[in-house]
Amino acid sequence: MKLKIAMIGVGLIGGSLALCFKGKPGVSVMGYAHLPELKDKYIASGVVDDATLSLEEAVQDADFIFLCVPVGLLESYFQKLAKLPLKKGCIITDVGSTKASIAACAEHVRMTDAYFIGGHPMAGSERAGVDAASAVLFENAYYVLTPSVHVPEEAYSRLSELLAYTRAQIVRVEPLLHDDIVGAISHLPHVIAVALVNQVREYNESNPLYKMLAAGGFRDITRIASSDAIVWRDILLSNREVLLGLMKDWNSQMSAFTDMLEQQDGEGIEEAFRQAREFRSVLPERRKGMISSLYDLYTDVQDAPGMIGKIATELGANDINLSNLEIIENRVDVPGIMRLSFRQEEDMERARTLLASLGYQVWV
Ligand SMILES: NC(=O)C1=CN([C@@H]2O[C@H](COP(=O)(O)OP(=O)(O)OC[C@H]3O[C@@H](n4cnc5c(N)ncnc54)[C@H](O)[C@@H]3O)[C@@H](O)[C@H]2O)C=CC1
Ligand SMILES: O=C(O)C(=O)Cc1ccc(O)cc1
Repeated sequence: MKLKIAMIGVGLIGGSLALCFKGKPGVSVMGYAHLPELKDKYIASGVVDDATLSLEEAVQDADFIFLCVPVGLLESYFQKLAKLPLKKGCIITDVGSTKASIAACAEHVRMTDAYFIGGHPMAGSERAGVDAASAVLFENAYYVLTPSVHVPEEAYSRLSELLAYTRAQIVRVEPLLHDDIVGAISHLPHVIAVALVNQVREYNESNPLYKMLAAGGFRDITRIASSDAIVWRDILLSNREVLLGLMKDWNSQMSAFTDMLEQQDGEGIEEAFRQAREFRSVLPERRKGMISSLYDLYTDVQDAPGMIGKIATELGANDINLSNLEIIENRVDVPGIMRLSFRQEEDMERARTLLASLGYQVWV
């Protein structure tokens, strides 16, 4: 008997999970698409074994159902599943970035044949859609599970065993605590990044030098401001109470800096930087996950259109996993710079050696 996994929503996260499961012994992955063009796309992109426009068909006889849609849609899908015939013992899980609201919903909607275990793979990127899916997205990341007391250990173990295919590390956390912590380390930083980019965007309207000079550090700390608008609207609204508290604390942090500047308190500024550096230095090093960075490699490009294909082909032919590729034309003295981003340091190093051996000038 095949193990059937239904993916409801096959975007960055659903597609990446599907890639982790597809092709494993005895496993079949079925994608549910809410639009006809997406059904064809899911099949064509090869992340699922099959896809359907019928939710009922998608979940029929499924052993696992993964809800991988924006957080604002979770509750309605949960309600729909409660009305459909499900396989006895079926496990429903989600990947939403907030956990308290879906846990509360699962408490109210009791299912007879299925168990719900909330989940949150704490890895991702600013990209969206099935084209951004990757089989290695969750490697070494944490994967939070939030089972309620009603979930038998046997069901929790079954889900944990399946998730071993992601090579993520499972951690069990209470939903409310999850939302407090992830609010501070992920949701608030996204708000700050977006606000900062928009602040500079407004300055840029009166002087385009802002945009021209905004390379390096500004780009790095605002990468997450490019995240999907719908996904993030839902996350912020779902974690609204927590975020309102966090923003108060953020405003206090900003006020403290304002005071130090007004009073020309150099010692205070030094101390703030020292404390931040000390805490940052004990953060897990280069672990993939929230606000993880990419490994970037740069090369000069003389003839961008031809070069892009050539470089990407060379990397592909050598099995080097490229995560992103971009032409940055912010230098006046050269035609352009190509930024190649990798999720794995090893891929970046291999690309560096390969491109250098092919005569490209490369630097990190
Ligand atoms: N983006 C990230 O880095 C991470 C996101 N998450 C969570 O994962 C979930 C999915 O996010 P992503 O994969 O990033 O977004 P995405 O935009 O890449 O994927 C969302 C998927 O849901 C589908 N969808 C949209 N409306 C739908 C509807 N009405 N019915 C059925 N499917 C619908 C889309 O077609 C797409 O396939 C969200 O709940 C998010 O909070 C969790 C960890 C990381
Ligand atoms: O791109 C990044 O660094 C992220 O922070 C990705 C991310 C987004 C949402 C999540 O719930 C978890 C991870």
